[in-house]
Amino acid sequence: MSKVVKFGGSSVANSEQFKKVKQIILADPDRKYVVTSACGKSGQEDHKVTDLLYLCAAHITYDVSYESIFQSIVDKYMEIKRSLGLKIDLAGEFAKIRQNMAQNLNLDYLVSRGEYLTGLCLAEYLDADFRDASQVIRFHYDGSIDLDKSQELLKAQVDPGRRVVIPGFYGSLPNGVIKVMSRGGSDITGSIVANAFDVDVYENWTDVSGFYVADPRIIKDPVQIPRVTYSELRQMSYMGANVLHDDAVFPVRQKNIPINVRNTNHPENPGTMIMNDCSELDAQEPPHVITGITGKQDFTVITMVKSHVSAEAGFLRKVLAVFEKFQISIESVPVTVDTFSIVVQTKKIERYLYEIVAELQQDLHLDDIQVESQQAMLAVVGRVMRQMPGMSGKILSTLGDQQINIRTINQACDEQSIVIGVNNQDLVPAIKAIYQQFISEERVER
Ligand SMILES: Nc1ncnc2c1ncn2[C@@H]1O[C@H](COP(=O)(O)OP(=O)(O)O)[C@@H](O)[C@H]1O
Ligand SMILES: N[C@@H](CC(=O)OP(=O)(O)O)C(=O)O
Repeated sequence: MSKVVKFGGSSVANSEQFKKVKQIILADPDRKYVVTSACGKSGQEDHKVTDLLYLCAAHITYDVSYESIFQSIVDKYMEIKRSLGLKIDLAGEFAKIRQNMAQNLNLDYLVSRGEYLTGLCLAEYLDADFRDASQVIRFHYDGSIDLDKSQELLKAQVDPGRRVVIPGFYGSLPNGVIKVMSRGGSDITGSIVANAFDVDVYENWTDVSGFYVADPRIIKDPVQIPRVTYSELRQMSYMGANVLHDDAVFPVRQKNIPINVRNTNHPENPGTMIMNDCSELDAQEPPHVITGITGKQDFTVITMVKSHVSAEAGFLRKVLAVFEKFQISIESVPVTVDTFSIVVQTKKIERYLYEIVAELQQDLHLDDIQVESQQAMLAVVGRVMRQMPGMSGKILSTLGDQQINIRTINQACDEQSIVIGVNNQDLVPAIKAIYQQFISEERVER
Protein backbone atom coordinates (compact mmCIF):
# COMPACT_ATOMS: atom_id res chain seq x y z
CA MET A 1 0.00 0.00 0.00
CA SER A 2 1.21 3.57 -0.64
CA LYS A 3 -0.15 7.04 0.03
CA VAL A 4 0.42 10.60 -1.07
CA VAL A 5 0.32 13.02 1.84
CA LYS A 6 -0.13 16.69 1.01
CA PHE A 7 0.33 19.26 3.78
CA GLY A 8 -1.31 22.65 3.33
CA GLY A 9 0.24 25.93 4.43
CA SER A 10 -1.43 25.78 7.83
CA SER A 11 0.28 22.41 8.48
CA VAL A 12 3.78 23.80 7.85
CA ALA A 13 3.30 27.32 9.23
CA ASN A 14 6.14 27.05 11.79
CA SER A 15 8.52 24.61 13.49
CA GLU A 16 5.81 23.30 15.84
CA GLN A 17 3.67 22.36 12.87
CA PHE A 18 6.69 20.69 11.18
CA LYS A 19 6.97 18.44 14.25
CA LYS A 20 3.33 17.35 13.91
CA VAL A 21 3.88 16.65 10.22
CA LYS A 22 6.88 14.45 11.01
CA GLN A 23 4.90 12.48 13.60
CA ILE A 24 2.08 11.90 11.12
CA ILE A 25 4.46 10.73 8.42
CA LEU A 26 6.47 8.45 10.66
CA ALA A 27 3.30 6.89 12.08
CA ASP A 28 2.59 5.20 8.75
CA PRO A 29 5.29 3.75 6.44
CA ASP A 30 2.81 3.93 3.53
CA ARG A 31 3.04 7.75 3.64
CA LYS A 32 5.80 7.80 1.03
CA TYR A 33 5.05 10.68 -1.31
CA VAL A 34 5.00 14.01 0.51
CA VAL A 35 3.74 17.20 -1.16
CA THR A 36 4.01 20.49 0.68
CA SER A 37 2.61 23.99 0.36
CA ALA A 38 4.49 27.10 1.43
CA CYS A 39 4.38 28.09 5.11
CA GLY A 40 0.95 29.49 5.90
CA LYS A 41 -0.30 31.70 8.70
CA SER A 42 0.85 30.93 12.25
CA GLY A 43 -1.89 33.12 13.72
CA GLN A 44 -4.38 35.88 12.91
CA GLU A 45 -1.66 38.53 12.63
CA ASP A 46 0.64 36.40 10.49
CA HIS A 47 0.71 36.16 6.65
CA LYS A 48 1.05 33.29 4.18
CA VAL A 49 4.50 33.22 2.56
CA THR A 50 2.88 33.06 -0.89
CA ASP A 51 0.93 36.25 -0.16
CA LEU A 52 4.13 37.96 1.00
CA LEU A 53 5.93 36.90 -2.18
CA TYR A 54 3.12 38.31 -4.35
CA LEU A 55 3.41 41.48 -2.30
CA CYS A 56 7.18 41.66 -2.95
CA ALA A 57 6.48 41.31 -6.68
CA ALA A 58 3.96 44.17 -6.55
CA HIS A 59 6.54 46.35 -4.77
CA ILE A 60 9.10 45.58 -7.49
CA THR A 61 6.56 46.51 -10.20
CA TYR A 62 5.95 49.91 -8.57
CA ASP A 63 9.62 50.39 -7.70
CA VAL A 64 8.98 50.48 -3.95
CA SER A 65 11.35 48.80 -1.47
CA TYR A 66 10.27 45.27 -0.59
CA GLU A 67 12.99 44.84 2.06
CA SER A 68 10.86 44.57 5.21
CA ILE A 69 8.44 42.12 3.59
CA PHE A 70 11.26 39.96 2.26
CA GLN A 71 12.92 40.01 5.68
CA SER A 72 9.75 38.66 7.31
CA ILE A 73 9.95 35.67 4.94
CA VAL A 74 13.63 35.15 5.77
CA ASP A 75 12.78 35.28 9.51
CA LYS A 76 10.08 32.64 9.14
CA TYR A 77 12.43 30.11 7.51
CA MET A 78 15.29 30.97 9.89
CA GLU A 79 13.00 30.15 12.84
CA ILE A 80 12.22 26.76 11.29
CA LYS A 81 15.89 26.05 10.57
CA ARG A 82 17.00 27.06 14.08
CA SER A 83 14.26 25.26 16.00
CA LEU A 84 14.58 22.04 14.05
CA GLY A 85 18.40 22.10 13.93
CA LEU A 86 18.55 21.95 10.12
CA LYS A 87 21.73 22.45 8.09
CA ILE A 88 20.14 23.88 4.94
CA ASP A 89 22.04 26.87 3.51
CA LEU A 90 19.14 29.32 3.72
CA ALA A 91 21.43 32.35 3.38
CA GLY A 92 22.62 30.98 0.04
CA GLU A 93 19.06 30.19 -1.10
CA PHE A 94 17.83 33.69 -0.26
CA ALA A 95 20.85 35.26 -1.96
CA LYS A 96 19.95 33.37 -5.15
CA ILE A 97 16.34 34.56 -4.95
CA ARG A 98 17.44 38.16 -4.40
CA GLN A 99 19.79 37.94 -7.35
CA ASN A 100 16.98 36.72 -9.61
CA MET A 101 14.70 39.47 -8.30
CA ALA A 102 17.30 42.09 -9.11
CA GLN A 103 17.73 40.79 -12.65
CA ASN A 104 14.64 39.85 -14.52
CA LEU A 105 11.55 39.20 -12.45
CA ASN A 106 9.65 36.07 -13.43
CA LEU A 107 6.64 36.43 -11.17
CA ASP A 108 5.89 32.69 -11.19
CA TYR A 109 9.48 31.87 -10.20
CA LEU A 110 9.32 34.30 -7.29
CA VAL A 111 5.96 33.20 -5.86
CA SER A 112 6.91 29.52 -6.16
CA ARG A 113 9.87 30.00 -3.78
CA GLY A 114 7.68 29.45 -0.71
CA GLU A 115 6.91 25.87 -1.71
CA TYR A 116 10.51 25.33 -2.87
CA LEU A 117 12.03 26.41 0.47
CA THR A 118 9.43 24.63 2.58
CA GLY A 119 10.05 21.47 0.56
CA LEU A 120 13.82 21.71 1.09
CA CYS A 121 13.43 22.18 4.86
CA LEU A 122 10.89 19.36 5.16
CA ALA A 123 12.98 16.93 3.11
CA GLU A 124 15.99 17.48 5.36
CA TYR A 125 13.85 17.23 8.51
CA LEU A 126 12.34 13.92 7.34
CA ASP A 127 15.62 12.60 5.96
CA ALA A 128 13.78 12.17 2.64
CA ASP A 129 14.74 12.85 -0.97
CA PHE A 130 13.82 16.24 -2.47
CA ARG A 131 12.55 16.54 -6.04
CA ASP A 132 12.13 20.07 -7.37
CA ALA A 133 8.64 20.37 -8.88
CA SER A 134 10.15 22.18 -11.89
CA GLN A 135 11.80 18.86 -12.81
CA VAL A 136 8.76 16.62 -12.38
CA ILE A 137 5.54 18.62 -12.91
CA ARG A 138 5.05 19.72 -16.50
CA PHE A 139 2.62 22.21 -18.03
CA HIS A 140 1.57 22.57 -21.65
CA TYR A 141 2.26 26.01 -23.12
CA ASP A 142 -1.46 26.84 -22.78
CA GLY A 143 -1.10 26.57 -18.99
CA SER A 144 -2.88 23.23 -18.58
CA ILE A 145 -1.16 20.33 -16.80
CA ASP A 146 0.60 17.77 -19.01
CA LEU A 147 -0.41 14.75 -16.96
CA ASP A 148 1.30 12.17 -19.19
CA LYS A 149 4.64 13.99 -19.19
CA SER A 150 4.44 14.66 -15.43
CA GLN A 151 3.77 10.98 -14.86
CA GLU A 152 6.77 10.03 -16.98
CA LEU A 153 9.07 12.52 -15.20
CA LEU A 154 7.90 11.53 -11.73
CA LYS A 155 8.40 7.83 -12.41
CA ALA A 156 11.84 8.42 -13.87
CA GLN A 157 13.08 10.71 -11.11
CA VAL A 158 11.60 9.36 -7.90
CA ASP A 159 13.40 6.48 -6.19
CA PRO A 160 10.63 4.01 -5.25
CA GLY A 161 12.62 2.78 -2.25
CA ARG A 162 12.83 6.20 -0.57
CA ARG A 163 10.43 8.74 0.89
CA VAL A 164 10.31 11.87 -1.25
CA VAL A 165 9.23 15.50 -0.74
CA ILE A 166 7.89 17.43 -3.73
CA PRO A 167 6.90 21.11 -3.46
CA GLY A 168 3.33 21.82 -4.56
CA PHE A 169 1.84 24.70 -6.58
CA TYR A 170 4.39 24.93 -9.41
CA GLY A 171 6.04 23.08 -12.24
CA SER A 172 7.61 24.11 -15.52
CA LEU A 173 6.71 24.75 -19.14
CA PRO A 174 8.34 22.59 -21.84
CA ASN A 175 11.10 25.23 -22.17
CA GLY A 176 11.96 24.90 -18.45
CA VAL A 177 10.44 28.21 -17.34
CA ILE A 178 8.71 27.96 -13.96
CA LYS A 179 4.94 28.26 -13.94
CA VAL A 180 2.54 28.28 -10.99
CA MET A 181 -0.97 26.91 -10.73
CA SER A 182 -3.91 28.97 -9.51
CA ARG A 183 -4.01 29.75 -5.77
CA GLY A 184 -4.41 26.67 -3.61
CA GLY A 185 -2.80 24.61 -6.39
CA SER A 186 -0.69 22.37 -4.15
CA ASP A 187 -3.81 20.23 -3.86
CA ILE A 188 -3.51 19.63 -7.62
CA THR A 189 0.17 18.65 -7.30
CA GLY A 190 -0.82 16.05 -4.69
CA SER A 191 -3.38 14.66 -7.07
CA ILE A 192 -0.90 14.49 -9.97
CA VAL A 193 1.59 12.58 -7.80
CA ALA A 194 -1.19 10.23 -6.61
CA ASN A 195 -2.10 9.54 -10.24
CA ALA A 196 1.51 8.92 -11.29
CA PHE A 197 2.20 6.34 -8.59
CA ASP A 198 -1.28 4.85 -8.58
CA VAL A 199 -1.43 5.15 -4.80
CA ASP A 200 -4.21 3.69 -2.66
CA VAL A 201 -5.20 6.97 -1.06
CA TYR A 202 -4.40 10.66 -1.36
CA GLU A 203 -4.35 12.18 2.14
CA ASN A 204 -4.79 15.94 2.17
CA TRP A 205 -3.78 17.35 5.57
CA THR A 206 -5.09 20.75 6.61
CA ASP A 207 -6.35 22.66 9.68
CA VAL A 208 -9.92 21.30 9.68
CA SER A 209 -11.13 17.73 10.18
CA GLY A 210 -12.32 17.37 6.61
CA PHE A 211 -15.23 19.03 4.89
CA TYR A 212 -17.92 20.51 7.08
CA VAL A 213 -21.48 21.12 5.96
CA ALA A 214 -20.68 24.85 6.04
CA ASP A 215 -17.63 27.06 6.37
CA PRO A 216 -16.58 26.99 10.06
CA ARG A 217 -15.89 30.72 9.83
CA ILE A 218 -19.64 31.20 9.26
CA ILE A 219 -21.21 28.38 11.31
CA LYS A 220 -19.76 27.63 14.73
CA ASP A 221 -18.88 23.95 15.17
CA PRO A 222 -20.56 22.73 11.96
CA VAL A 223 -21.33 19.08 11.28
CA GLN A 224 -18.42 17.19 9.71
CA ILE A 225 -19.16 15.36 6.45
CA PRO A 226 -17.89 11.75 6.60
CA ARG A 227 -17.89 11.26 2.80
CA VAL A 228 -18.65 13.12 -0.41
CA THR A 229 -18.52 12.19 -4.06
CA TYR A 230 -15.95 13.74 -6.44
CA SER A 231 -18.76 15.54 -8.15
CA GLU A 232 -20.19 17.05 -4.92
CA LEU A 233 -16.67 18.08 -3.97
CA ARG A 234 -16.19 19.90 -7.29
CA GLN A 235 -19.38 21.84 -6.78
CA MET A 236 -18.64 22.68 -3.16
CA SER A 237 -15.05 23.74 -3.66
CA TYR A 238 -15.81 25.71 -6.81
CA MET A 239 -18.52 27.54 -4.88
CA GLY A 240 -16.30 28.57 -1.99
CA ALA A 241 -15.44 25.60 0.24
CA ASN A 242 -11.73 26.22 -0.28
CA VAL A 243 -10.47 23.25 1.75
CA LEU A 244 -9.53 21.60 -1.53
CA HIS A 245 -8.90 23.08 -4.99
CA ASP A 246 -11.78 22.12 -7.30
CA ASP A 247 -9.34 20.95 -10.02
CA ALA A 248 -7.64 18.50 -7.64
CA VAL A 249 -10.32 15.96 -8.49
CA PHE A 250 -9.35 15.23 -12.10
CA PRO A 251 -6.03 13.34 -11.80
CA VAL A 252 -7.30 11.09 -8.98
CA ARG A 253 -10.73 10.51 -10.51
CA GLN A 254 -9.03 9.06 -13.57
CA LYS A 255 -7.70 6.24 -11.38
CA ASN A 256 -10.50 6.13 -8.83
CA ILE A 257 -8.14 7.08 -5.98
CA PRO A 258 -10.01 8.33 -2.89
CA ILE A 259 -9.00 11.63 -1.25
CA ASN A 260 -9.01 11.72 2.53
CA VAL A 261 -9.05 15.24 4.01
CA ARG A 262 -7.46 15.13 7.48
CA ASN A 263 -6.54 17.53 10.29
CA THR A 264 -2.83 17.91 11.14
CA ASN A 265 -3.83 19.22 14.57
CA HIS A 266 -6.17 16.26 15.20
CA PRO A 267 -4.72 13.26 13.38
CA GLU A 268 -6.99 10.90 15.31
CA ASN A 269 -10.04 12.27 13.45
CA PRO A 270 -10.82 10.16 10.33
CA GLY A 271 -11.71 13.29 8.34
CA THR A 272 -13.70 13.24 5.10
CA MET A 273 -13.41 10.62 2.36
CA ILE A 274 -13.96 11.81 -1.19
CA MET A 275 -14.73 9.07 -3.68
CA ASN A 276 -16.46 8.27 -6.90
CA ASP A 277 -19.42 6.45 -5.45
CA CYS A 278 -20.69 6.59 -1.88
CA SER A 279 -23.81 4.44 -2.38
CA GLU A 280 -22.58 1.34 -0.56
CA LEU A 281 -21.65 3.26 2.57
CA ASP A 282 -24.76 5.46 2.29
CA ALA A 283 -26.88 2.31 2.45
CA GLN A 284 -25.33 1.49 5.83
CA GLU A 285 -25.42 5.03 7.20
CA PRO A 286 -27.80 7.41 5.40
CA PRO A 287 -26.26 10.86 4.86
CA HIS A 288 -27.92 14.23 5.52
CA VAL A 289 -30.17 15.40 2.68
CA ILE A 290 -27.82 18.33 2.22
CA THR A 291 -24.11 17.52 1.93
CA GLY A 292 -22.87 21.09 1.91
CA ILE A 293 -23.94 24.74 1.91
CA THR A 294 -21.39 27.04 0.33
CA GLY A 295 -21.29 30.38 -1.37
CA LYS A 296 -19.21 33.02 -3.08
CA GLN A 297 -19.58 36.77 -3.22
CA ASP A 298 -18.84 39.36 -5.86
CA PHE A 299 -20.61 38.38 -9.03
CA THR A 300 -22.04 40.77 -11.61
CA VAL A 301 -25.39 40.12 -13.28
CA ILE A 302 -26.09 41.68 -16.67
CA THR A 303 -29.77 41.53 -17.54
CA MET A 304 -30.89 42.13 -21.11
CA VAL A 305 -34.53 42.99 -21.71
CA LYS A 306 -36.12 42.49 -25.12
CA SER A 307 -39.70 41.50 -25.95
CA HIS A 308 -40.09 37.85 -27.07
CA VAL A 309 -36.39 37.24 -26.61
CA SER A 310 -36.86 33.59 -25.58
CA ALA A 311 -38.49 32.89 -28.97
CA GLU A 312 -35.64 34.50 -30.97
CA ALA A 313 -33.36 31.79 -32.39
CA GLY A 314 -29.67 32.66 -32.19
CA PHE A 315 -30.02 35.37 -29.53
CA LEU A 316 -28.07 33.45 -26.89
CA ARG A 317 -25.32 32.64 -29.38
CA LYS A 318 -24.89 36.34 -30.19
CA VAL A 319 -24.73 37.23 -26.48
CA LEU A 320 -22.19 34.52 -25.74
CA ALA A 321 -20.06 35.59 -28.71
CA VAL A 322 -19.57 39.02 -27.12
CA PHE A 323 -18.37 37.43 -23.86
CA GLU A 324 -16.14 35.02 -25.76
CA LYS A 325 -14.53 37.90 -27.63
CA PHE A 326 -13.42 39.32 -24.28
CA GLN A 327 -12.39 35.83 -23.02
CA ILE A 328 -14.86 35.97 -20.13
CA SER A 329 -16.29 32.72 -18.81
CA ILE A 330 -19.90 32.68 -17.69
CA GLU A 331 -21.28 31.21 -14.45
CA SER A 332 -24.94 30.90 -15.38
CA VAL A 333 -27.62 32.18 -17.74
CA PRO A 334 -31.04 32.56 -16.12
CA VAL A 335 -33.75 33.15 -18.75
CA THR A 336 -37.37 34.32 -18.65
CA VAL A 337 -39.75 35.13 -21.47
CA ASP A 338 -38.47 38.65 -22.14
CA THR A 339 -35.18 38.72 -20.25
CA PHE A 340 -31.83 37.06 -20.41
CA SER A 341 -29.35 37.41 -17.55
CA ILE A 342 -25.67 36.59 -17.62
CA VAL A 343 -23.90 35.94 -14.32
CA VAL A 344 -20.11 36.39 -14.25
CA GLN A 345 -17.45 36.85 -11.59
CA THR A 346 -16.92 40.59 -11.08
CA LYS A 347 -13.13 40.30 -11.03
CA LYS A 348 -13.23 38.70 -14.49
CA ILE A 349 -15.43 41.33 -16.11
CA GLU A 350 -14.71 44.64 -14.38
CA ARG A 351 -11.98 45.66 -16.81
CA TYR A 352 -14.23 45.33 -19.89
CA LEU A 353 -17.68 45.83 -18.37
CA TYR A 354 -18.63 49.04 -20.19
CA GLU A 355 -17.22 47.88 -23.52
CA ILE A 356 -19.26 44.68 -23.23
CA VAL A 357 -22.45 46.50 -22.28
CA ALA A 358 -22.00 48.90 -25.21
CA GLU A 359 -21.43 46.03 -27.61
CA LEU A 360 -24.47 44.08 -26.37
CA GLN A 361 -26.64 47.15 -26.72
CA GLN A 362 -25.40 47.85 -30.21
CA ASP A 363 -25.49 44.30 -31.61
CA LEU A 364 -28.69 43.00 -30.03
CA HIS A 365 -31.06 45.97 -30.25
CA LEU A 366 -32.15 45.59 -26.64
CA ASP A 367 -35.10 47.33 -25.02
CA ASP A 368 -33.06 47.74 -21.86
CA ILE A 369 -29.92 46.48 -20.15
CA GLN A 370 -29.23 46.47 -16.41
CA VAL A 371 -25.99 45.81 -14.59
CA GLU A 372 -25.89 44.80 -10.94
CA SER A 373 -22.72 44.02 -9.05
CA GLN A 374 -22.28 42.87 -5.43
CA GLN A 375 -24.24 39.72 -6.09
CA ALA A 376 -23.52 36.39 -4.37
CA MET A 377 -24.17 32.79 -5.35
CA LEU A 378 -25.25 30.32 -2.73
CA ALA A 379 -24.95 26.61 -3.53
CA VAL A 380 -26.83 23.87 -1.72
CA VAL A 381 -25.24 20.56 -2.69
CA GLY A 382 -26.42 17.03 -1.94
CA ARG A 383 -26.30 13.72 -3.76
CA VAL A 384 -29.57 12.54 -2.17
CA MET A 385 -31.51 15.73 -2.96
CA ARG A 386 -32.66 14.30 -6.26
CA GLN A 387 -34.80 11.76 -4.44
CA MET A 388 -36.55 14.50 -2.48
CA PRO A 389 -39.40 16.25 -4.27
CA GLY A 390 -40.00 19.73 -2.89
CA MET A 391 -36.42 20.39 -1.76
CA SER A 392 -36.03 23.58 -3.78
CA GLY A 393 -39.38 24.82 -2.50
CA LYS A 394 -38.31 24.24 1.10
CA ILE A 395 -34.97 26.01 0.56
CA LEU A 396 -36.65 28.99 -1.07
CA SER A 397 -39.28 29.31 1.65
CA THR A 398 -36.54 29.13 4.31
CA LEU A 399 -34.91 32.13 2.68
CA GLY A 400 -38.29 33.85 2.29
CA ASP A 401 -39.01 33.42 6.00
CA GLN A 402 -35.77 35.31 6.72
CA GLN A 403 -36.78 38.13 4.32
CA ILE A 404 -33.89 37.20 2.02
CA ASN A 405 -34.58 38.33 -1.51
CA ILE A 406 -33.77 35.73 -4.18
CA ARG A 407 -32.29 37.18 -7.36
CA THR A 408 -31.70 34.07 -9.52
CA ILE A 409 -32.28 30.32 -9.25
CA ASN A 410 -30.43 27.55 -11.08
CA GLN A 411 -30.69 23.80 -10.90
CA ALA A 412 -29.20 21.34 -13.39
CA CYS A 413 -31.03 18.14 -14.29
CA ASP A 414 -28.77 16.01 -12.11
CA GLU A 415 -30.55 17.76 -9.20
CA GLN A 416 -27.38 17.56 -7.18
CA SER A 417 -27.11 21.25 -6.47
CA ILE A 418 -29.32 24.29 -6.35
CA VAL A 419 -27.57 27.59 -6.94
CA ILE A 420 -29.37 30.69 -5.70
CA GLY A 421 -28.35 34.29 -6.38
CA VAL A 422 -28.73 36.74 -3.48
CA ASN A 423 -27.29 40.15 -2.66
CA ASN A 424 -23.75 40.01 -1.24
CA GLN A 425 -24.87 41.05 2.24
CA ASP A 426 -27.50 38.28 2.33
CA LEU A 427 -25.05 35.42 1.73
CA VAL A 428 -24.03 34.77 5.32
CA PRO A 429 -27.60 35.07 6.73
CA ALA A 430 -28.77 32.72 3.94
CA ILE A 431 -26.16 30.07 4.80
CA LYS A 432 -27.08 30.36 8.48
CA ALA A 433 -30.80 30.05 7.77
CA ILE A 434 -30.42 26.96 5.58
CA TYR A 435 -28.02 25.35 8.04
CA GLN A 436 -30.43 25.98 10.91
CA GLN A 437 -33.41 24.61 8.99
CA PHE A 438 -31.88 21.55 7.37
CA ILE A 439 -28.95 20.55 9.57
CA SER A 440 -29.47 21.79 13.14
CA GLU A 441 -33.10 20.67 13.17
CA GLU A 442 -32.37 17.36 11.43
CA ARG A 443 -29.60 16.81 14.00
CA VAL A 444 -32.09 17.23 16.84
CA GLU A 445 -34.51 14.78 15.18
CA ARG A 446 -31.85 12.07 14.60
N1 LIG B 1 -17.13 23.63 4.12
C1 LIG B 1 -15.93 23.79 4.70
N2 LIG B 1 -15.42 22.82 5.48
C2 LIG B 1 -14.20 22.94 6.07
N3 LIG B 1 -13.42 24.04 5.91
C3 LIG B 1 -13.86 25.05 5.13
C4 LIG B 1 -15.14 24.96 4.48
N4 LIG B 1 -15.31 26.09 3.76
C5 LIG B 1 -14.21 26.83 3.93
N5 LIG B 1 -13.33 26.22 4.76
C6 LIG B 1 -12.02 26.78 5.16
O1 LIG B 1 -10.96 26.08 4.50
C7 LIG B 1 -9.80 26.19 5.32
C8 LIG B 1 -8.77 25.16 4.87
O2 LIG B 1 -8.25 25.49 3.60
P1 LIG B 1 -6.84 26.23 3.44
O3 LIG B 1 -6.84 27.49 4.25
O4 LIG B 1 -6.53 26.35 2.00
O5 LIG B 1 -5.91 25.18 4.17
P2 LIG B 1 -4.40 24.75 3.91
O6 LIG B 1 -3.54 25.91 4.30
O7 LIG B 1 -4.24 23.59 4.84
O8 LIG B 1 -4.28 24.34 2.48
C9 LIG B 1 -10.36 25.97 6.70
O9 LIG B 1 -9.53 26.54 7.69
C10 LIG B 1 -11.73 26.64 6.65
O10 LIG B 1 -11.71 27.93 7.21
N1 LIG C 1 0.92 28.45 -1.38
C1 LIG C 1 -0.01 28.47 -2.48
C2 LIG C 1 -0.47 27.09 -2.89
C3 LIG C 1 -1.32 26.32 -1.91
O1 LIG C 1 -1.90 25.32 -2.26
O2 LIG C 1 -1.40 26.77 -0.64
P1 LIG C 1 -2.38 26.16 0.54
O3 LIG C 1 -2.25 24.67 0.53
O4 LIG C 1 -1.87 26.78 1.81
O5 LIG C 1 -3.81 26.59 0.23
C4 LIG C 1 -1.16 29.42 -2.18
O6 LIG C 1 -1.14 30.04 -1.13
O7 LIG C 1 -2.02 29.59 -3.01
